[in-house]
Amino acid sequence: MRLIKTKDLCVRLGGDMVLQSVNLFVERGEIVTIVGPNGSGKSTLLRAIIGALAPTSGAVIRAPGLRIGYVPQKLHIDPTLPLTVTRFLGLPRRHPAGALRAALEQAGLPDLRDHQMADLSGGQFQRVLLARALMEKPDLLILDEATQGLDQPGSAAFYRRIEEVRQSLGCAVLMVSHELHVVMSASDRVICLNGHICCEGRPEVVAQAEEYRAIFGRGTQGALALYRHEHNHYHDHDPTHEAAE
Ligand SMILES: Nc1ncnc2c1ncn2[C@@H]1O[C@H](COP(=O)(O)OP(=O)(O)OP(=O)(O)O)[C@@H](O)[C@H]1O
Repeated sequence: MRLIKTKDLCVRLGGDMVLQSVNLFVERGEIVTIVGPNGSGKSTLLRAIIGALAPTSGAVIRAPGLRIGYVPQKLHIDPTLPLTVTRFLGLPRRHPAGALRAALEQAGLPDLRDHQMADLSGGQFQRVLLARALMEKPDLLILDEATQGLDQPGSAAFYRRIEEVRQSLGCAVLMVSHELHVVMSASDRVICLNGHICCEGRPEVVAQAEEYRAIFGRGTQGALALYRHEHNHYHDHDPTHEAAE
């Protein structure tokens, strides 16, 4: 069953067409990863999907009653602001203590309810954001580069937790990540975005994905080229086009 679908989604920001005719869908229980260079519209796409941004044209179609949990790329909380984990998790509405404990546990944290948000480590902070996204028992969990700033073991542990959450809640996951070496093995599908969808496919091991490297560069020693790449169009800016096709 499709939880969410975008239909010819276009978003213009500040005079630029940031997203052009994006058509994607997420099915119940699957993990879909969006990859793309900086500024390719990944966060914009997620913001349009959660309804924080209105499409310029096209549509986002959600299954009736769909519950979405969203973990943002960054959240700045002024360190001088006294804000406990309990109060943070109670925004915008309060939950019973048992539900808070359960969400923290699901996010892989001990009971940090009385801690100040400002005192948490980077990894703990991200997991509190995850706990908050899990509070409403989402059908679809959306993560926007949720491991930014975490070290490699921290981010690998975070993605393992996401996989566990997916299995225990049965939710689908739509995420943006640059850490393909970590996430590719856990993704059912990968969508490559560069203003439009360049290509998508399963994360099968393809050591020589020339098309992908033409967009993302060759500095990844193959770690980023882990999925089947199906180009059906030409990139004007793609100097290696002939070699890639
Ligand atoms: N509010 C805005 N007004 C004008 N332009 C914007 C606005 N928000 C984003 N943009 C522009 O839209 C483009 C896409 O931004 P977006 O944050 O979606 O990219 P991204 O793929 O998530 O990038 P990154 O990987 O760096 O996080 C960028 O060129 C950005 O400057």
